[in-house]
Amino acid sequence: MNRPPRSGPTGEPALRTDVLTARRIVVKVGSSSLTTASGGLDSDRVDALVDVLSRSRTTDTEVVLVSSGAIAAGLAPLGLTERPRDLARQQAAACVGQGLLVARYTASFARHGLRVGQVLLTADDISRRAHYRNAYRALAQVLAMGAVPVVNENDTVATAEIRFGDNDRLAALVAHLVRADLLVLLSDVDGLYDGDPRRPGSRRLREIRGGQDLVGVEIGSAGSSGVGTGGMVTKVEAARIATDAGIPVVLTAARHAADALAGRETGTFFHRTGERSADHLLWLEHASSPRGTVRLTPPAARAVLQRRGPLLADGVTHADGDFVAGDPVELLDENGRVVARGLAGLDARELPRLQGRSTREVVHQDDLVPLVRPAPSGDGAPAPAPARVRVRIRTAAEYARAGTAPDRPGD
Ligand SMILES: Nc1ncnc2c1ncn2[C@@H]1O[C@H](COP(=O)(O)OP(=O)(O)O)[C@@H](O)[C@H]1O
Ligand SMILES: N[C@@H](CCC(=O)OP(=O)(O)O)C(=O)O
Repeated sequence: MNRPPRSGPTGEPALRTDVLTARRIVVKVGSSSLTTASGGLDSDRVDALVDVLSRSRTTDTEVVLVSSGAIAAGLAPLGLTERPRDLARQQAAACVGQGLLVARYTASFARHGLRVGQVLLTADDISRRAHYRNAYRALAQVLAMGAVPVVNENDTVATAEIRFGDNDRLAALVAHLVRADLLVLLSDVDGLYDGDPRRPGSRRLREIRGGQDLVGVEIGSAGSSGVGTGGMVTKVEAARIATDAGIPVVLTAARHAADALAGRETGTFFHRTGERSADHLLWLEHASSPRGTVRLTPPAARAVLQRRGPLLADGVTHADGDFVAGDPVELLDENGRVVARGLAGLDARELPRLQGRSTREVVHQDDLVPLVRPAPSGDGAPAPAPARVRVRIRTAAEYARAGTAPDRPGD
């Protein structure tokens, strides 16, 4: 956006223009930056963060806070000494902890005369177009009325299938949802390192301009806090989602939040790599777990890839799964390769009598996101999209199936 930079401190080199010009910022803070060593919320750290964010508000910058910490905050009150591995007790901890977390933010922002509004989201809620619009409207209105939205995943109702699984990715998707100019990821580590930051010799990477800068970087799982979930893996994935959608990202330690928001050279800066994309399609691609598959005829697969129109039932040869209208589905070519994701316009049980013959719409054109690109030569074979454009982020359920997930809720 072409806005005049906010005034920054003078005489300092290398202020980040993208930060100074940002008027709407999503800030995500991890559990490890909000809790004490013995567990429970650390009021001093919450207040320190809120002081920084409140200063941004007075410089006319809107802030959306995505805050983890519900499960961590609920541990001690429930007599738990460590983060439970089972979903039911994580949900119980989140039930107790989310209230405490928001109460703490409410009191802390009130010191600056600011109100907070709690927003709890599940991936399922917002991968549907209508829900997506509702979420946008609510967040935009909270901001317009001068309050600070405090967003978290709705841990108490999110099952493995419908959860984001980590707040880093949630924050990237929220940044896209609210059309933020900047995403700031605050953690217990002051940036992305080329290897384990605890290992002597590891170097902080100051700037990432695209996937090529990540080659050879050891991106590891959660640190030693015992309350963080995704580690660097989910932060780098979140940065990819945001930068692909045209939103630059600063990743740094919570204690450097003031410097980060003043545009000073701290942490790792991920430059934008793409353009803003059509609204809910990013959600469809990154936030949704498919509920079924639909196999297409070759002409239908080509039409879908070129986004030439809706997918009609006469282009379908087979469907699997128990999806209903509005559910995300994967669209496969005749070889079984996933070529797109879409929101089903009808129920799976309706398809057998329609497929191959009817012109009923199976997926609306606006609800389709191609995952591979059509070959420029026109030989019919889809060419893979450049990695920069299509980074497939695994859902929590996929992580769990692959057995590679760090300790995260829902596993
Ligand atoms: N290449 C890397 N650079 C920086 N940190 C890394 C890297 N690989 C793994 N990590 C770990 O990721 C941790 C941050 O993730 P996490 O514990 O999930 O924090 P949060 O609660 O802020 O989300 C760091 O404490 C660090 O130990
Ligand atoms: N929704 C969960 C947080 C999940 C999460 O991603 O945690 P973190 O890695 O600390 O950002 C909670 O509030 O406890």
